[in-house]
Amino acid sequence: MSQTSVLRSNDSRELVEDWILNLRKPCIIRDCAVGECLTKWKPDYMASTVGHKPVSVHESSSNRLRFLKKNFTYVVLPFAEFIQKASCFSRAGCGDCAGDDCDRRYYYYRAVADDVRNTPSDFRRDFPSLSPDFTVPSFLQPEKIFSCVLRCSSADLGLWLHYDVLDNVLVQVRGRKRAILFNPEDAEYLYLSGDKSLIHDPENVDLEEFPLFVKARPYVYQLEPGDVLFIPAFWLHYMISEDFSVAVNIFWYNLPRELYDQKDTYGNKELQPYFRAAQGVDRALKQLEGLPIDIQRFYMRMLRSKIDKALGLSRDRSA
Ligand SMILES: O=C(O)CCC(=O)C(=O)O
Ligand SMILES: [Fe+2]
Repeated sequence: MSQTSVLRSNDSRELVEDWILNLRKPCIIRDCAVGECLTKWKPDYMASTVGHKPVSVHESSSNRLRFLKKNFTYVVLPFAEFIQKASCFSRAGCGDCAGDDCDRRYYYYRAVADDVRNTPSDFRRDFPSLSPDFTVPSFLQPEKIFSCVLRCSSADLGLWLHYDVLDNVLVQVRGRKRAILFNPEDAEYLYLSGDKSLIHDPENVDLEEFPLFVKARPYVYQLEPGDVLFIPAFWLHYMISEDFSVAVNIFWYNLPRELYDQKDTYGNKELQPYFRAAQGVDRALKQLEGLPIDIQRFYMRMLRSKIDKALGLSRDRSA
């Protein structure tokens, strides 16, 4: 298990910026001023402040959510009812529930804008009654922010292993969370299908099905309320809410804006240069189609060695 790194908000701004801009490794930043949300955002307060605004949430009988082989459904609930359901059998929950109303289901909410097809999420706009309680960490540049996403989860719920293409800080507001991260250099051991992994739960992996996983090096971060986790773009992450959990994550552009997919409102569509490169690969393979299969495969290996060379992984056996 790799070591974790902790910075303090009273460390110099230069140190935090150096970490994010140059070192580009995950870290926890403690003691950031993030506002009164840390004391105010208890389930009852959130439910009564937001009220019955309808929200679309993930509901599952499993406590390890899977996206690729879906084991959840989307249900629309009034926000107050969702908070009651998500918190009522948690260790840090509302305490109002005698247990009889619990339907023993797990809930996860990732806020999206009303116009989700065109607009990234910003809870400061969509939940105006909660907005004054939250302060964006001071080391972030407001003009680079892409989205500011409210996330709430039942206790003991794992969210699928995936990556996003933007830099991210996750502000853990309520409850404890375990974050398991992997360096993108380990992607070849993580059985990706697009931005998500086929591995259901990186803490319980079937090594017969996923033998390369043994080579992947997890970085484990134990988050407490108030902790801010920097997740660099493309680092894979699996998140387990240990208690009823509320977080806000802030995605921002760390590269020039024109490199991103302009229609992406989630922060997980591949960068434009990759999109064009992948089309080029498809075209290249099509060019070979007129040849006998053994010669096609010969040339495919030649093409692969070009990429290996660019990666610094020479297959040159002449030595
Ligand atoms: O902590 C969570 O609920 C999920 C966080 C996440 O995937 C993100 O911030 O990108
Ligand atoms: Fe994410």
